[in-house]
Amino acid sequence: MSETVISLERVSKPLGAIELGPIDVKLERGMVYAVVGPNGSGKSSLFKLILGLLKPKQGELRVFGSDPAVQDPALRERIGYVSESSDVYDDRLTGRSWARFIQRWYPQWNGRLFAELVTEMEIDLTRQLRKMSKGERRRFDLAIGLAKEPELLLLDEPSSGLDPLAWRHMNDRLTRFMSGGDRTIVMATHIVEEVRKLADYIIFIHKGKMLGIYEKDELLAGWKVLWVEGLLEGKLGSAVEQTVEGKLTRVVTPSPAVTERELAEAGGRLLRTEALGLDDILYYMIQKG
Ligand SMILES: Nc1ncnc2c1ncn2[C@@H]1O[C@H](COP(=O)(O)OP(=O)(O)OP(=O)(O)O)[C@@H](O)[C@H]1O
Repeated sequence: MSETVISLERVSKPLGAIELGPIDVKLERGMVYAVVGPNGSGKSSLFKLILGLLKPKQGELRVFGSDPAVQDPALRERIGYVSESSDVYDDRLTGRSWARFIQRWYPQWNGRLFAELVTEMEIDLTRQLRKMSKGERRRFDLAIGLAKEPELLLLDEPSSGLDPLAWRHMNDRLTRFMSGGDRTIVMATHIVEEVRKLADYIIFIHKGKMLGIYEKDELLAGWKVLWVEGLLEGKLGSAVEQTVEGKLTRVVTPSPAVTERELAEAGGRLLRTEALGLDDILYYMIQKG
């Protein structure tokens, strides 16, 4: 039976020019959720709410059934967070000193896994954190996040600063992290490949508003571009965009089966169908409101 790990009921929080929410959503154990949205749409702020670093103005937020704003250590040790910008209070510490310090707060710390990650991702633990390159620091933060073996892992732009090799290691490790079926990842990302490889669900957010939560395969299979011969008279009802490109008409649709029926009724000839990328899907969703 599915178990809710994070629940937001009518949660809202003013953020300067925009208001985050009201958001209603329940996230289940064993799933990977990708939070996708343009810059400034409120992804990091959503993480801060889940971590209890920000308090909702309204609504009820629960993580493992508790209010994260209470900052209960028993709740904190169940959650790992890899932020977008590294925020260790003393970055003159070496990687090794920081790892020694942090592991005291996480009873399920996996030293063997940490050592493997350090070797695999070529992290120099003798280096001060502030002297690590951006990529090395990112790899270090990810290694720390994974070695905590949290039940819930929050990743803010996990691939930012990673080269392709480190990115592959990270993806493999995150897949392994999820293999037991009892952990949950929520990650903010712009990277389509990352979503394709890892996510089960996609949460779209724009200007603080949640546009929806979608099962990944259904979403990616749903949105299509249909290339049609010649011009069409009038717009097909289910199309979100219909443009003429040379001798063809390009039709974007979230419901290809319906659009194909409409096209047949209009006497149009379908030449080919293409999948739509995540960025494009987000763009059209924002257009549709
Ligand atoms: N504590 C705060 N007080 C006021 N405004 C805030 C606060 N934190 C964030 N904001 C504003 O809220 C908006 C959302 O910011 P947030 O960092 O959550 O977005 P994001 O989706 O993570 O963006 P990015 O993709 O650029 O990282 C931005 O306009 C930001 O300036």
